[in-house]
Amino acid sequence: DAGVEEKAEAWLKDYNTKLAVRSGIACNLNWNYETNISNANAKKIENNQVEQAEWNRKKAQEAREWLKKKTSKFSEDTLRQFKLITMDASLRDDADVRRMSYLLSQMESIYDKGKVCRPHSEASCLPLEPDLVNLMMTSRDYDELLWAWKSWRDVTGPPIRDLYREFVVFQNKAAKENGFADMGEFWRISNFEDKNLDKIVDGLFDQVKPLYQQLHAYVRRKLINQYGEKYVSPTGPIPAHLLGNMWAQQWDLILDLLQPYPNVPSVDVTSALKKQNYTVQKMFKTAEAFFCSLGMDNMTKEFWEKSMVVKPTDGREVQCHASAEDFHNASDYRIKMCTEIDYDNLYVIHHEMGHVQYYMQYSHQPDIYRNGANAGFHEAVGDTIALSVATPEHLHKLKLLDDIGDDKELREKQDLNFLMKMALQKLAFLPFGLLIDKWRWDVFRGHTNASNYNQKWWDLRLRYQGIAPPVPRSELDFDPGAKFHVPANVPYIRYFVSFLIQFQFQRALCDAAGHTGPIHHCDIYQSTAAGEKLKKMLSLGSSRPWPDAMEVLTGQREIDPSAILEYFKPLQDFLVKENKNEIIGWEENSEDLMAGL
Ligand SMILES: CC(=O)N[C@@H](CC(=O)O)C(=O)NC[C@H](CC1(C(=O)N[C@@H](Cc2ccc(O)cc2)C(=O)O)CCCC1)C(=O)O
Ligand SMILES: [Zn+2]
Repeated sequence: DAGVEEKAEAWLKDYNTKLAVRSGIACNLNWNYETNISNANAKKIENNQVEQAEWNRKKAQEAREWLKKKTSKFSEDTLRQFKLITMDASLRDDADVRRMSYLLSQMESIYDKGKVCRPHSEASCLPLEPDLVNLMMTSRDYDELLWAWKSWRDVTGPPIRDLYREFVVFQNKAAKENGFADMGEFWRISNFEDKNLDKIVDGLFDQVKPLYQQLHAYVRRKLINQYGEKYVSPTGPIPAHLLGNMWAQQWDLILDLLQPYPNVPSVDVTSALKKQNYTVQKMFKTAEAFFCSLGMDNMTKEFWEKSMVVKPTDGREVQCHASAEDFHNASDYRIKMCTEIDYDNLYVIHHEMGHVQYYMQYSHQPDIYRNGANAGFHEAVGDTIALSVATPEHLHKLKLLDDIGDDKELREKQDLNFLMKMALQKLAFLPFGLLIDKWRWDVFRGHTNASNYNQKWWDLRLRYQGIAPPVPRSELDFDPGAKFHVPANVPYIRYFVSFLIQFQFQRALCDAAGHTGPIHHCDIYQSTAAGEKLKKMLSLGSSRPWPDAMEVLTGQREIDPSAILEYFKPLQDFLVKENKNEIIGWEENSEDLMAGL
């Protein structure tokens, strides 16, 4: 009948207006909890979630009704908005909403407040950030590293394990009440519009696996040099606590043990930051200046007023795990992080500010479209910019690195040191970025359950990462609980996707910036041409299926690992030569993996 399209558009306009207000309310309550962890603040979230769940379900049902009508009259855009609104997995019963909310806040609180105390001295109890993070990065003492690694898992594993088991029941109930097979399927559909994403990511990893195994063999050899064959087998997996990171997810923080040419002056930004008295504010302003040089936006007044960028000293318990928040009102954007003055934090600031740039670029969209084209896109924005910032060329522009001179021999060596640093951050991460949700998808499917949570976790850690626990593990432990995203219930495959597409994005932006030569030397700083191309893609939000957004930026319609492989080609040649006498790969079926190394 006449006007059905107009009525649909009016309904959507009203929906989006209300969704923006409701998103802002939810974000404020989350912010208040994360910056002042208390039961009272958790309760406020719980109460709001009860009301929000009911509204979500009602709107999803109305959207399904609209889609049953003669949709031939509806525009593509109207149909897409209704489709996205039906992607909801809210629980039906208030008591279930409350219980699931309680379980989540309890798990987060245990993780965020987690501290480990040195034996016989309750005084020095170390929180994860910055103390345990710094210990894992700086200690070269096998036993001290083991103490920190095991203690953190003792503090976060057993206490979270049973909460998580019950939490999963509610997660799957929520998915099934809304017609999804399980929560894993809902995550794949709502974050990537593709329930078969698990097949796609396996194929993508297969393309980068040979290069990862070369890096693994090289690192294993260097760790044998450092710790001896007593601790590190030349044919087996690497002990999980020796890689400079509490989860062995990135290995760049032990670069001093790993770089190809150690006595060539390397890219040590942290000491330069400290020598030049960088403040937290100056680190944020430096990141903002890069985005502005591309023609992107300044941070807003409210950003500077309301962000939490240092760990409070007034006794409040806060969630130090960095995050960016969009308050859905086109002016209030915030970053929360317990910033330290070092290179890794400078990188994180760019990552978080990348989220804020995306929020700002799509702020004109109807609220249902204020998301990344897919969840991996949102994670790739800041990282892509950081690929330019990390180059020796750019660090030299920032006066954070001395001039690298024009001695050809020296430049080659420094180039390999730089590529090794990037590989330890980006290549090393890929199997880890893949395995967290492979484990969780199987938990949601019921293939992994409370009787084998840890066995399945370490099977995946061995199979994909080639690392193993240094001490015996059992099902009384719950090692997935030691990684933020599991107790916080934040999906993770987005980072695996991001670590591939950010090189695709960088290749396209470098092309737009007129860069010639290898892309690992490309710095798009001050290229408004690159900025325009990036903004064009970002401004779409999730208004188009992600292949359309990928095409706008790169001309391609799929995730293409050739970009990361091209970036690291010089390093791959180096690694193959270095590894000529090494066994590539590791024993898969090490007898009883849980017995520890
Ligand atoms: C309201 C809300 O939830 N906002 C989202 C953003 C949004 O969705 O709008 C958000 O702020 N999420 C927090 C999360 C924080 C970090 C993270 O968790 N990183 C992963 C993976 C990784 C590891 C190394 C690396 O170089 C890059 C990524 C990890 O640390 O394992 C910690 C430091 C970096 C990013 C983030 O920013 O993604
Ligand atoms: Zn992120």
